[in-house]
Amino acid sequence: MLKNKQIGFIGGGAMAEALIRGILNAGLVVPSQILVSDVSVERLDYLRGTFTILTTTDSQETARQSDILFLTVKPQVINGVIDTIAPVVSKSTVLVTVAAGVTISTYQNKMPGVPIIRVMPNTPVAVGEGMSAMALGKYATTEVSKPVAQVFSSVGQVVTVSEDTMDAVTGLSGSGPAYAFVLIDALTDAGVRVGFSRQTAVLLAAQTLLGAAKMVLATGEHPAKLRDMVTSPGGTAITGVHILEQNGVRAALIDAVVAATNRSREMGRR
Ligand SMILES: NC(=O)C1=CN([C@@H]2O[C@H](COP(=O)(O)OP(=O)(O)OC[C@H]3O[C@@H](n4cnc5c(N)ncnc54)[C@H](OP(=O)(O)O)[C@@H]3O)[C@@H](O)[C@H]2O)C=CC1
Ligand SMILES: O=C(O)[C@@H]1CCC=N1
Repeated sequence: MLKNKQIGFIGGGAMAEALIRGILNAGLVVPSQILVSDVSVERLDYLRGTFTILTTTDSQETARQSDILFLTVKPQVINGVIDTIAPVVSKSTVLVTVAAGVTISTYQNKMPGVPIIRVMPNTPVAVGEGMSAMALGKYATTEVSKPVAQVFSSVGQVVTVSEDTMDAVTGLSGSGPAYAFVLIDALTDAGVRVGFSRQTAVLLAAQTLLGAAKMVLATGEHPAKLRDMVTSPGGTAITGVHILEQNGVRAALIDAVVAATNRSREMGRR
C-alpha cells in the first residue's frame, strides 16, 4: 500500500529516527521514499549516512513532495512549522503529527481541508515494539488513514482513540519508555550491588521486564495474578514486593503518569 508513496518528516530528531529505523527494518518502504528536513545540517548528514534516505533543510520542499507528511518537531516550534508549510500542503497529503499536547484543530485552522491524523507513538517503534495511539481529524477518513495505520502497525501495536484521551496516552505509553528505562537502570544497579558485572546485570534486568510484559500480553491475565505465581509463601519475591510497596513504587508510578498527562495538557494550552 505504501509502494510509490513519498514519506516526509519535518524534524529529524529522536522520534523521527525511531520511526525511520522501524519502517525501514519492517521493509515497509525503501530509503528513497523517505525525505527528512531539519534545521541542523549535522543531523541531516547523520540521518543520510545512517539510512541512505533523502534530506533537505527546506521544510516546504518536504511538505510539497510528501504523500504522508510527519511533523516530528517539538511542540514549542510547531506553530512556526505550520505557518511555513500551510501555503504548500496539498489536500491530497495526509499530515501526521506526533507533537505532544497540540490539538488537531491547531493544524486544521491553518490547513482547512487537509486530512490531519494525530498520533502518539513511543520510541520502541525503532525495534518493532512501539505502542501508538491515533486520533483522526474530520477530513481523515478511515480510507485515508489506512496507510498511516499501516506505518504504525508495521512497527508495533496501534489503537484508535478519541482525541480527548491523547494527553493520557502521552502520559502513559508515549512517555512510558522513560519510566521503563529508569526501572531497568535501577534493577541493573541492583544487580551490580549484589555482585554481577554491569553487562550481566542489564541482561538479567531487561530480559526480566521483557518476559513479564510478554506474559501479560500473551496470557491476558491480570498482572496481579501473574505476580501471585512468582510470590511463593514466605519466599524471596514477596519479600521484595513488600519493600517496593513500603517505598510507594506503585503510587509513584501512578503519580508519574498523572503528572505527565497534566504536562501534556499544559503544553497544548500554550
Ligand atoms: N521522543 C519521544 O519519545 C516522543 C516524542 N514525541 C513527539 O515527537 C516530537 C519530536 O520529539 P523528539 O524527536 O524527541 O525531539 P528532538 O528534539 O529529538 O527532534 C526534533 C528535531 O527537530 C528539529 N527542528 C527544530 N526546529 C525545526 C524546524 N523549524 N524545522 C525542522 N526541524 C526542526 C530539531 O533541531 P534542533 O535540536 O537543532 O532544534 C531536532 O533535530 C515532539 O513533538 C514530541 O512531543 C512523541 C512521542 C514520543
Ligand atoms: O517528553 C516528551 O514531551 C515527549 C512526548 C512523549 C515522550 N516524549
